[in-house]
Amino acid sequence: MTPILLNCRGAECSEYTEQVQYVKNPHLESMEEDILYHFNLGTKTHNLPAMFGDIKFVCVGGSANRMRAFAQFMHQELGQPGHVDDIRDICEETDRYSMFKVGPVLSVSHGMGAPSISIMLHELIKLLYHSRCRDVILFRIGTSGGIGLAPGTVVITDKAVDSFFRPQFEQVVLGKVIVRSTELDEGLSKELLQCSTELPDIPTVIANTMCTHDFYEGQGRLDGALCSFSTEEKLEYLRKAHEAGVRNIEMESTVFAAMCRMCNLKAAVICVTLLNRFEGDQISTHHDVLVEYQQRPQGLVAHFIKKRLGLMA
Ligand SMILES: O=P(O)(O)O[C@H]1O[C@H](CO)[C@@H](O)[C@H]1O
Ligand SMILES: O=c1cc[nH]c(=O)[nH]1
Repeated sequence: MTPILLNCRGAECSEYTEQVQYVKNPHLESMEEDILYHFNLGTKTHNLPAMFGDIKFVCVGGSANRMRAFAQFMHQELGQPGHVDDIRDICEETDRYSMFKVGPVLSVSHGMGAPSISIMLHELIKLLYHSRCRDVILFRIGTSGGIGLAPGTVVITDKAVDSFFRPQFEQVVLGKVIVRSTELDEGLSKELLQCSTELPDIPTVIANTMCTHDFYEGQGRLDGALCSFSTEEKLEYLRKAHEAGVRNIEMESTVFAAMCRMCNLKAAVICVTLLNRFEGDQISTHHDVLVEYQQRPQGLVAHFIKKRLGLMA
């Protein structure tokens, strides 16, 4: 293991200790420079330990605007100095992802689907490694389609499963399929569930989350440009998913869980359901209600972070 700095706050640290390795790539050590291309950051152009060394919580979600709003919310919740409007997008030079830092919290967008979040996570995990961060917890805060749940219910993922209800993520590497476990941290999920009981109006469950590679046919929707199955076949599939303990469907949880697990990062997936898929496919709920639903995972994670930082009365 590479020695890293104790009490990391950038390059000024002087004590060394063994660190849990966040990266698993022997080639990295021999690289003179590492360019995190999609973030427009690099080890030669930026002092990453000084910029990010104090990060303890990373929250990721699909949309750039949601992750900006989350950063602004955390700014208020943590009583940070300065004005919320001054929180700038660290990746503003590129429009691939957005990144906002508020004290020990990093908020990053990942786009939609496994390839998009996977690229972001490679660079994010290297960012944490180059910044010499320690004891970091990652959260995916997102939206999903519910299976047999009232819309607005927050699902903390127990197992992230694929479209065959298997707790695994398959990646093709050099023409071969590599299978990785998607097991998440049980203690962290339980701690989040406990947090939900301390907040009003956040109906929350722990259940399995199905991750698909498509929003339409891949999630059994009848309303895409293509549809190759009947209403009865759709409902049969959703019933099977329900029997397998699945209560929501989204598009990033398996690769998120697999990569965090491989890289020794504690992680949780917290997604609100926007609709009950037994009742329909279209998301027709009023925009204001959807905005309030999306804030529920944010409120839960903010509460968790404040508790961990000892900021609760
Ligand atoms: O709410 P976010 O984080 O964007 O995630 C969900 O929403 C998108 C589909 O609308 C997919 O990326 C799905 O995983
Ligand atoms: O039904 C839904 C809603 C949000 N995100 C999804 O992936 N599916």
